[in-house]
Amino acid sequence: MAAEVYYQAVGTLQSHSHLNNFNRHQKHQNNTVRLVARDFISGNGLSRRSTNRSGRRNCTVIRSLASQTSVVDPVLSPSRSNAGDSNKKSNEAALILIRHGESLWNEKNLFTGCVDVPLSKKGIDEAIEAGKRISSIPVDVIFTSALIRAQMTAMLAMTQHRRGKVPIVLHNESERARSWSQVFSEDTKKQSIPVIQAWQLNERMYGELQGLNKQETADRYGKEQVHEWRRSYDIPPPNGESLEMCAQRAVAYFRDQIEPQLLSGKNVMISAHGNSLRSIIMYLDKLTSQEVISLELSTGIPMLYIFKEGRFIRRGSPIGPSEAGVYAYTRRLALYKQKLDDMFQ
Ligand SMILES: O=C(O)[C@@H](CO)OP(=O)(O)O
Repeated sequence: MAAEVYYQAVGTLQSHSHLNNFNRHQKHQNNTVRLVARDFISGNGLSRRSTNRSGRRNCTVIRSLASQTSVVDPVLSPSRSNAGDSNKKSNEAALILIRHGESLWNEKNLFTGCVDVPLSKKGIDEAIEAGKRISSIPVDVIFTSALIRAQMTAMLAMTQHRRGKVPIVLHNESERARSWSQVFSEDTKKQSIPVIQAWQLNERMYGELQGLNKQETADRYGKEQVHEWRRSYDIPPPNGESLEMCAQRAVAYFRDQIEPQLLSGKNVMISAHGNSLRSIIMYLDKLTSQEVISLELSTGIPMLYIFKEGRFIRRGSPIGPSEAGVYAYTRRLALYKQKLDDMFQ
């Protein structure tokens, strides 16, 4: 029954179609590209502050109880709809977003962007802890970025899942990779969760800031300038991506590849990065480009949405597998958990 920090999304998503920027980004991606994140706000992993014209920040975070059941109506039970394991059409699915655990460069306070750095010891613990928090929520398909810190986070989190399915990375990069990684047992497939890796979910490319210390960069170029590079919506860091550019590829991927999975009733987990997830949350919660500026995500904190009839409903961050409130969100989640409880009693 823990209280969830939950913010009110206002405004509508603006349309962003800067094709030139997108093409420029793709070029970066082909040449290299990988990325990272830093610790932000603790607790439920997400906060938002609004900034008024004079630049003063107003805290607009509101609180609501996780246990306040059902904005979402009850749906078909898992046994009837086969929820959590299903290919069947459904009008509801769970979506878990998770920013990777702390990386070795988060620990050193370095700009990381698309540099491919692994998790720190603390990040490994965070990923395991995150896994415990979502261990009774159904996951049918996992999307990660192409970067190791997001992949480690997803895999470590899934070691804690009570259902015990095995996450298996799909290799579609070549015909041979696809054919050599085939599974020839239907039963084994049913006990697996496909893991799809996509560069589009990578962290924003931080350009010439990658590898620089954040504090030293602020000392050198000024706090204001560095804040503008890090948090403005449409101003890129030198030779890097702005949040807007990152949003163009991350949101396009979400709409083209992930939404159809949710529409077909699949429960999805996305393990990605501070800025690629900020872009996706901007889309889900219809934040304006002004509102997203002050959206911050913590490392290793899972956030749950319910997708229902084409709408995304934010349900906060599950505290743990035994938290009653989370499973009261929808009847389907409650039944899924009940099934696990029965299986493992
Ligand atoms: O260094 C990075 O890649 C990101 C995330 O850690 O940093 P920032 O908080 O500046 O977006």
